[in-house]
Amino acid sequence: MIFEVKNVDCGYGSTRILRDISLSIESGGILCLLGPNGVGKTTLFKSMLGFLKLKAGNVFVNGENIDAWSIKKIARTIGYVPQVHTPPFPFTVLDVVTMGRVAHMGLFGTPSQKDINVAENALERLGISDFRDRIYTEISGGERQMVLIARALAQNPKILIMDEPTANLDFGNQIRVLTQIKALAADGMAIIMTSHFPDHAFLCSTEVALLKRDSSLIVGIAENVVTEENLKAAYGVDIRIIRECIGGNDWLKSCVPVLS
Ligand SMILES: Nc1ncnc2c1ncn2[C@@H]1O[C@H](COP(=O)(O)OP(=O)(O)OP(=O)(O)O)[C@@H](O)[C@H]1O
Repeated sequence: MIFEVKNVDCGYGSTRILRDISLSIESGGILCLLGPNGVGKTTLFKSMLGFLKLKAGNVFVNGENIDAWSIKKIARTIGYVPQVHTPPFPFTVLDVVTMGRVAHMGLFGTPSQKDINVAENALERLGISDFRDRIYTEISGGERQMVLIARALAQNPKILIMDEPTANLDFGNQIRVLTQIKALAADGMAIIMTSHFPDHAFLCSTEVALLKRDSSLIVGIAENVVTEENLKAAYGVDIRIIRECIGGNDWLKSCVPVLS
């Protein structure tokens, strides 16, 4: 499975937010999209998923242009974890996660026992089965984030697009989610995620795309993209990359801001 974004322009109305964006990810890969607030990461995601009409370029899955695909076919193939939202109705957590099965349901759109089992397994996998019967609108932002990730797992897509999956999460849950993301990729999923923490690129990405304000994109492995120079150019602040040898040729790397 290969997911490719080729020469895409996207934006709203007559405003182009991003121009000539190209990137790709294969099964087992994790592409971490970094960039400052308002640069266009969510806009790119919505455009890749067909929620926003592309202004130029194309999106391909295994060489097939998804422009002609039905919404159901897109949803069976590509999962999306949006930034946390509050739905208008007080569904239970299990209901919200079961909604991830919609693209797999039959003509009448009623969840089967299998759909419910898949949803329960997704909650279990993330260690949040205790929330099963809680009302989604009455749990915390971080808990909702975990539920949205469970919903995407229940959807069982081949490609998973995650918009700031660790936003709102405490330190432990951030690590749990990053560990899950690595496990999903190891199972063969292709994952694209955004993060406001360049360290996450060191922790779990196979590739990084750093988006700058001028729409230019630096793509490559974390080692080459997450550098002090590139972070300064993208975020306008001084950052040191600290390296710690953890044995043999294995290094831990971390970004530390230099406050003036
Ligand atoms: N519905 C909309 N209509 C018009 N402009 C929009 C709309 N949504 C977002 N924008 C603008 O598009 C630009 C990119 O926004 P976007 O949400 O894609 O950025 P982002 O990189 O995801 O930001 P953040 O890191 O803060 O989530 C911003 O200038 C934003 O104000």
